[in-house]
Amino acid sequence: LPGWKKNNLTYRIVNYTPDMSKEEVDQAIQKSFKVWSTVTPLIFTRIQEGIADIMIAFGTKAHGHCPRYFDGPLGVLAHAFPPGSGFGGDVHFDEDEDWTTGSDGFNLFLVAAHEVGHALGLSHSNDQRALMFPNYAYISPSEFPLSPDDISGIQSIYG
Ligand SMILES: CC(C)C[C@H](C(=O)NO)C(=O)N[C@@H](CC(N)=O)C(=O)NCc1cccc(N)c1
Ligand SMILES: [Zn+2]
Repeated sequence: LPGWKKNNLTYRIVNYTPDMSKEEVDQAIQKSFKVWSTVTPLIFTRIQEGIADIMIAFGTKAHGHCPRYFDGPLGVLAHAFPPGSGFGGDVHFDEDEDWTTGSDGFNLFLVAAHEVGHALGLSHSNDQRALMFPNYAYISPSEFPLSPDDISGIQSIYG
């Protein structure tokens, strides 16, 4: 599985959803990176302008110059590109979803943690307990979202 060739990665939150406060979005995104940095040598640094390795944005249907389109409410919630230049590593959230800090709508932290897994090089898992399982399942924010499958997957790329 190809991964980033460096351990220091930058991210930038390019725009925000109106569903949550700016602080709540910042917190959810920061927490989603922390999930992966606790089990790898990766270090994530937020930048406020310019081009980051991982550009994070909200959009609907055809968004920016992204080659993949969103589909309105439900269905596809978000997508992320595997490590690389240009769109590589970027994470897009479908603004036609209801983004929340709780168990209603879709929990931004949980979806972001899944998408960051893709942005680091992970594909979907067929282990139902895995964060990288294709379908969203709410878990309480006090629970650590990674399963052994997720951890062995990420450590096979960033040992
Ligand atoms: C073919 C892909 C572009 C589908 C897309 C996805 O997997 N993005 O990473 C997606 O939004 N899948 C939905 C599938 C669905 N509507 O249930 C999903 O929940 N993915 C995000 C997610 C979030 C948290 C946990 C898990 N396991 C999955
Ligand atoms: Zn996915």
